[in-house]
Amino acid sequence: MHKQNTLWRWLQNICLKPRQLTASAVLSTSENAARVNEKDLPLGTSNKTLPMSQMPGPKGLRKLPYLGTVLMFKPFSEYSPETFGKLVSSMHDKYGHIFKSRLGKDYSVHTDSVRDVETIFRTEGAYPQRRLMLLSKIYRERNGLPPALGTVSGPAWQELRSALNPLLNKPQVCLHYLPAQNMVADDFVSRLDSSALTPEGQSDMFFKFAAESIGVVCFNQRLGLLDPDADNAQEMIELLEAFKTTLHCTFVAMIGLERRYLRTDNDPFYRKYESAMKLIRKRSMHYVEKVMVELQRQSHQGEESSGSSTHRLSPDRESNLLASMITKSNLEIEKILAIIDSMLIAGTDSTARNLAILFYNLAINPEHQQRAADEVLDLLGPDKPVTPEALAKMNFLKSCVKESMRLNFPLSNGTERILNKDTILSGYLVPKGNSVIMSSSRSSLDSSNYDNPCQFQPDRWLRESSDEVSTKRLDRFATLPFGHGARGCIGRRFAEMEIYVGTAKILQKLHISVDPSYPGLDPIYTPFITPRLMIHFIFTKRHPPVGVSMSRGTNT
Ligand code: HEM
Repeated sequence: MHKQNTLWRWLQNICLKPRQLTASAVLSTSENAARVNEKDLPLGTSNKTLPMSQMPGPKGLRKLPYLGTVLMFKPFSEYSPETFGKLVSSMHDKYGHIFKSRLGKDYSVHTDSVRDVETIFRTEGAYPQRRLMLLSKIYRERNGLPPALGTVSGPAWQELRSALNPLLNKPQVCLHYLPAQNMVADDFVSRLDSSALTPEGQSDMFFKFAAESIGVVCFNQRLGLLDPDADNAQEMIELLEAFKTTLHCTFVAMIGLERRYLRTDNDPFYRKYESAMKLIRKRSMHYVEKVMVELQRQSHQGEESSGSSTHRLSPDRESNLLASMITKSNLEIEKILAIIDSMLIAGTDSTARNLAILFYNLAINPEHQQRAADEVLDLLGPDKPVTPEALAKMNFLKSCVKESMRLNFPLSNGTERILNKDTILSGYLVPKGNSVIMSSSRSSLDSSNYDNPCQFQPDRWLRESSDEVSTKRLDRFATLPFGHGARGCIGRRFAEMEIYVGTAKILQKLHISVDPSYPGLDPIYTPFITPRLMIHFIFTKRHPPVGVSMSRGTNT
């Protein structure tokens, strides 16, 4: 009887229409989150501010927790989790700049308003929050491991992040890896310069390039993923498979398609994820131990030669991320391994996918490809490595990278924040604790933000030529492929460097085109942008034009 009453109350609660409220009564009412006190109302609240209960969104059964989410997807609609971005965009078409929909138990607010995005980031506070990666969190708890960046919020997140920020945000740390990145990129070029590769083989090569590149950063040594004859080739194939498994499981869990792992560690899906994570950990431990032994050896040598017991890193070691984490941060080894896990997993698929999409955009825009290649050849000639000085001058190439991520946004929607305070978004009062997903993939293609938004126009990012292609002032909040603020992508500098060096090295040697029968990207998201059909690139030798000299632009 008690159960029936509870169920009845629950149904009434969910099915009854929200009370129609006057604008002023609204201000003390919230839907689905903490109560709002008038004295705590955010700045800008007025009689016109509406409560979240009046925010448009799906109605009827589609409003219900869990069921509402299921009904958004196939077979009840034409959309699948991989085309979530298209679903959200169609809902914006129907409901406007802001709407709410069920994502699991709770509501999610979606906004494509650039001003809302700015408001969210300006008010996110010291501990910005996203939804946590539950699968990874549970794995870590079950194995007694400390949290990773994606599995914690608040002070525990800040402890990890603030140990890493000074190490990763120093330009010299990035540049420390430039020689190694050149070597990785050279191997990438030789592997792609082979007509024998199928589209699957090419896609695999992008993945290996990204994993090797971030591996070099994490362990300060080559892993051998691009070397088919390496002694450890089998080990590396297994490691790569483990990366792919963890990424796939993370995506599947993120969209809620698997839930049994929450209850039992005997679930086959969970076991698959756990054994992949354990393999990555075993390999990471192996590399970390090697660095620790080397540091100890250096430390003994230092003591012997100077007679002092103070351990100091050589200038080279100062920029070595792993050595710095071990010797300079106060992090225990388990926390360092947790950071490495996050970097390896977050930094592989993301870079691989976006690099392939950039190559595609350069292939179908040959005049821009030629201009980028001319810039590279002008700075490096046909053989030289990318130097810090050359990198600083590759403005057109950098614009191509920005433009590619604007035109084909890396994520299906954009960054998410769980609001840390009551916030007014597009005239609605959204209470603290609600999730807001920013529809950056949509604002990136909005003609009120960009002229000719569906065209690949790298010039819009160059100060010198932007006036010719754009009448609009570029708004930094209109496209944020790496998120923003204190919780923005920590690997951004590395990702960009890998993409610049990988692309420069390819353009130096090869011309990129796409098989004429390729139907086009029609992207899906898993969770990063993925072409529906693997791209079939055709790489041919590039013959550098004689005496080309480029006028170089400056990035906006
Ligand atoms: C093109 C490549 C990449 C893209 C588009 C990308 C994008 C993103 C985005 C949108 C976020 C969320 C930001 C926010 O909430 O404001 C993020 C977070 C993160 N990214 Fe990246 N990322 C890329 C490459 C990398 C690389 C190479 C690494 C390796 C270091 C990395 C490590 C991380 C980590 C650890 C986080 C979580 C940060 C935190 O919660 O504090 N990413 N990335």
